[in-house]
Amino acid sequence: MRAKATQSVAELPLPEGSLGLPAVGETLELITNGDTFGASRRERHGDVYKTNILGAPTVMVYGEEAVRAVLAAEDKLVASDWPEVTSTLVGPDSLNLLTGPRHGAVKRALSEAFSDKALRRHVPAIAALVQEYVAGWAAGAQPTPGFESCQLLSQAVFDRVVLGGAGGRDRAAQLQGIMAALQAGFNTPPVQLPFTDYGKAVAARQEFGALVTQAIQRSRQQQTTAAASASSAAANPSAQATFDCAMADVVAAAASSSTSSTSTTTSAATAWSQPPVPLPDSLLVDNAAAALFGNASMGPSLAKALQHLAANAADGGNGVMAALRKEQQDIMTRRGPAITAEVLDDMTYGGAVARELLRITPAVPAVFRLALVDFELQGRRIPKGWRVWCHLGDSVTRYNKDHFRPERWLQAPGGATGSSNAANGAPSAAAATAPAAAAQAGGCPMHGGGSGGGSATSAKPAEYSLPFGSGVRSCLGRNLVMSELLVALAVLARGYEWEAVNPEEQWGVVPSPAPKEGLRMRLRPRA
Ligand code: HEM
Repeated sequence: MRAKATQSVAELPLPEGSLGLPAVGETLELITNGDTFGASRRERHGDVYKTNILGAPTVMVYGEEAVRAVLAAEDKLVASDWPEVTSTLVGPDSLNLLTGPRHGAVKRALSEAFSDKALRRHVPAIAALVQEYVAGWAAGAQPTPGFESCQLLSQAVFDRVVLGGAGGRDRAAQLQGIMAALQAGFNTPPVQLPFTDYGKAVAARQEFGALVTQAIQRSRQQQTTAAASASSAAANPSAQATFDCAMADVVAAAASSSTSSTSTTTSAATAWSQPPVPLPDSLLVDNAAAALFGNASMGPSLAKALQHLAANAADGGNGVMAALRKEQQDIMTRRGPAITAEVLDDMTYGGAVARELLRITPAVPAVFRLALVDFELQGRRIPKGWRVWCHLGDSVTRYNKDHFRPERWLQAPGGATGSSNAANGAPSAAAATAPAAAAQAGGCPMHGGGSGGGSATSAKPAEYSLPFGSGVRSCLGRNLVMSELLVALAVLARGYEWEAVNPEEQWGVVPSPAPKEGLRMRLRPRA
């Protein structure tokens, strides 16, 4: 099935569903029943239905095939749909707002710094931070606020890997504060005064811009120093890279793209930026802000690890924690105690756990598009100007009623890891190599038949999970996400045990997925 615009589209019926009351539509129901709003309507109307929320007629889309079809039609039938304030609070040159060939060229230029290959060298630094933070949680007063702690940890890793900072607690708290102010700025009238939420968000964006500018300047200084000492570097290896982060890679690519028409350099950066696209500092700052927004999903994903591993730790449970520990023990026997990229490669079971963490209670339940023209989807007309919400997994209709079962990824043909633990998302090597059974079941390598399990040949409908989206706008940070999750799993499984204060704690969905009581945990080192 493909989403298509045809001459006969005008004759097609609109999707089923209700536009609700005049003006407010069904917004109040979304706010009051956010956890079940989508599930009840999908049950009644199927995978494509209409509603009217947040001031606009909207089509809700579920199912891997339909979601992929819509997202594959980016810039043709649909366009990314962001509020106007995005330009100020993220940036006019952020990937979120760029479209068409320019979006593609900028994304290509930035992608290398976030590739699996580039991130591998940061794994020991990520591991050091995760070890330091988790040890701090265990040593501190109990219970520890799990959700907040995971958010801070994710900011520390962002600081270290993306901006080249030390990932200290003050910096993590600063980034978390900036992020909270920015998010608040999206949910408020854009009145820019010092005491309004919007005014504070604009100030937070400026504060973040200053941090990124410092990182850019350090990257340049480093390049200059490295160039000056190039001749002595071989004799003195300590003169080589000290400021090592994604931003430094991007700054190198920017320098290379601005000189590539005249330069004969054969640096790796030149290869990344073909065709060359200008990467001015303002664009780098805007996209660091886009990355900071993306990173806001990382804390919740780490928090899910704390919650689901605690729930599955007890003897007689489904053995997730025991299997993780056994895998870590085997890896340590072979490779020793250090956590490196090779260790992450070896985490077949850990990879399945990471995928399951991304599947269950997705941190990004849906992505938003605007219909550019009238088009057809599953025999229905999607009118021009309507919003289109593409849901990123069946699990979005099962919040708090799902089952954590990493084994579903091991049962999937091709195993849990696909290509080096890269989670399924955009059309990817893992998805492309999934066998025919997977393709028939929806193309998703996770098709164990829903929450209860089943097998590749199960007659139950396939379940889909696209945590990183699909198509040209799929997540830039997916490799960082997978590395961070795997490192966290390794650190936790090797050295800690913990339990939730409220093992039944639920997650809320609106305005964004978060545990309702902050996920308090009692955590201690393993004997
Ligand atoms: C668990 C964590 C994360 C999840 C679930 C997630 C999910 C997503 C999804 C679903 C999209 C697609 C948005 C769309 O189609 O409109 C996306 C885009 C994006 N993500 Fe992530 N993300 C995560 C972490 C990160 C991190 C850590 C970074 C940065 C280092 C990042 C940077 C981005 C950027 C820049 C985009 C925009 C890409 C574009 O428009 O081309 N994300 N992410």
